[in-house]
Amino acid sequence: MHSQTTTQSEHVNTLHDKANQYLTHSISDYFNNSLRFEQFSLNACNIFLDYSKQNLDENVMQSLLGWADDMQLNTAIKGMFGGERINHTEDRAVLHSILRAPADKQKSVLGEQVANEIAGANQQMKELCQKLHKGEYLGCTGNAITDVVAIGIGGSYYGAKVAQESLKAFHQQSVKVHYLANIDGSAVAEKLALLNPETTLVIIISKTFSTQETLLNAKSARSWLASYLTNYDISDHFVAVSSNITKAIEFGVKETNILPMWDWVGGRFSVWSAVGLPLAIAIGYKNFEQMRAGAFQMDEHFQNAPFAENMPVLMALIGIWNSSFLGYNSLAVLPYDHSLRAFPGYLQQVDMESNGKRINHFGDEIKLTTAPIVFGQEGTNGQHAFMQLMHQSNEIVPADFIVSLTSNSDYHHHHTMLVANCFAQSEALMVGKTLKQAKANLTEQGLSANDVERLAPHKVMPGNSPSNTIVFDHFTPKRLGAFLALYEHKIFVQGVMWGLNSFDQWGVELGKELGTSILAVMGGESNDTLSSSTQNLISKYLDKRQ
Ligand SMILES: O=P(O)(O)OC[C@H]1O[C@](O)(CO)[C@@H](O)[C@@H]1O
Repeated sequence: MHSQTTTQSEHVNTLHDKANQYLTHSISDYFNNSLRFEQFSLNACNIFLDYSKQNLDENVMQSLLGWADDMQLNTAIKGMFGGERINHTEDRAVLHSILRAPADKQKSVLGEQVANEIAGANQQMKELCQKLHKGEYLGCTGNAITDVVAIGIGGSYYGAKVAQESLKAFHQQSVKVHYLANIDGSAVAEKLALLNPETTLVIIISKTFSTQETLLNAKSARSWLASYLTNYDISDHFVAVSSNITKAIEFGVKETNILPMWDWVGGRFSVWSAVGLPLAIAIGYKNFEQMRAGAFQMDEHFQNAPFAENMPVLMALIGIWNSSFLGYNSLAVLPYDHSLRAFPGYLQQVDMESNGKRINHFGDEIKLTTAPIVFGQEGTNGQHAFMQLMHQSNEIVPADFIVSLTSNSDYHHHHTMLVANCFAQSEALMVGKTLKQAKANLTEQGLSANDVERLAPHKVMPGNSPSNTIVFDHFTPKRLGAFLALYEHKIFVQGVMWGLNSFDQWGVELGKELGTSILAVMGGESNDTLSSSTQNLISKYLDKRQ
């Protein structure tokens, strides 16, 4: 399916030529066209995207869309949804989206047997949720489970965590769901101190059941349970979600308490599978299904809308224009919504673990800058931190402003101020402030001519920073599903355009391997392949180890 490399398209050369010219183009000037906002915005699945503050016009869009055709984006989309093994370095299909599709679609793509497995896993999730909510899931001392600790990391954690925070209004009161991802013992101690072992259920989520952090956290949770519940069979306090059933059983999880995962669901896209179990417990299985339905709606839009009106495709092309052509290598993700505060972290994994690569499908170096460095924080906190750099450094940082039009709280006047700040930031980043304006402001404030000259350069803001504004009414499970799928598909399209495999993560794997070797050295093994820096740091640690 990989017929050509990124740079073989003539549109790429055209885009490079255009970039030089657009770099000095004022974004504000696009608004001389009174229809700019109407022409550069769109609605899909109850999500509104305003991209009129991007540094591009119809001309650039046409070249980007032409390049998408050259890269056979349409075929690639069909390939992913049709179950082709597009993750070719691991020889796997990429089918997280099928988990949110109707059963007949699941059957036609995966066959009857796997479709039945999916239905079985859903049923298992549903029953577990209901049992917990009704207070019918009992711990070994006969008390009903009141707290769930989900232990997992990366994709086996972030999706559920971010969605749970976003959907606070839908939380079920009967069971509290907590998460444990970090390997740091302080995180474990903090979490377990809140819980009563008699009424706690531990859900171990690990596709491989071999991730160091998850296994160590799970073992510590098991010791904690065992130390309190001596003389009891604690196996009912464990549920696992994994594709490695053998290892989960070896750990001590009953086979009937294991929910499956499949190799065609990548970790960072796995919230739609049983990995979403803690989320389903937190918001109720019906709401979890609604979230899948929202994602399915976005899947349909993505597969059917013409590219010029296709939200994930447009967001992907805009991002590529910014990073690969204009040379803006970062992306600030700025949710002006407290419930989305974990979203920048989640997106860091989904985006950077997917497209943070430089080798194309043919094993050659990609001649374009690929994934941006994604960072961000909820507004307005970010304004009092890194946004100074966005206004006045010599970096241009494109941004995605994400804002809910309605408030999640009764403090409506807070919400008005929050939204005003969001709109003010995107405007200020685009418009900036010239030296002339800075001087005029200072003169108006009554400063002496000398002080005006001295201070004015410090008040100049170059402006011309591009941004998207993504707007929605407050989150429902359905809308959140569509929103998460929007970013998933954006990232997929970017991978196709750059000609890379978005679905492996060999860089992360190297870290895991070295982590294991260094742990062995700390346990007494010798390893002369390590640098003297690392050897000495290990010695320093061993000298202090308690
Ligand atoms: O579910 P597992 O196998 O524990 O892996 C956890 C995470 O580790 C990674 O492999 C690397 O971060 C992710 O892709 C995955 O989500």
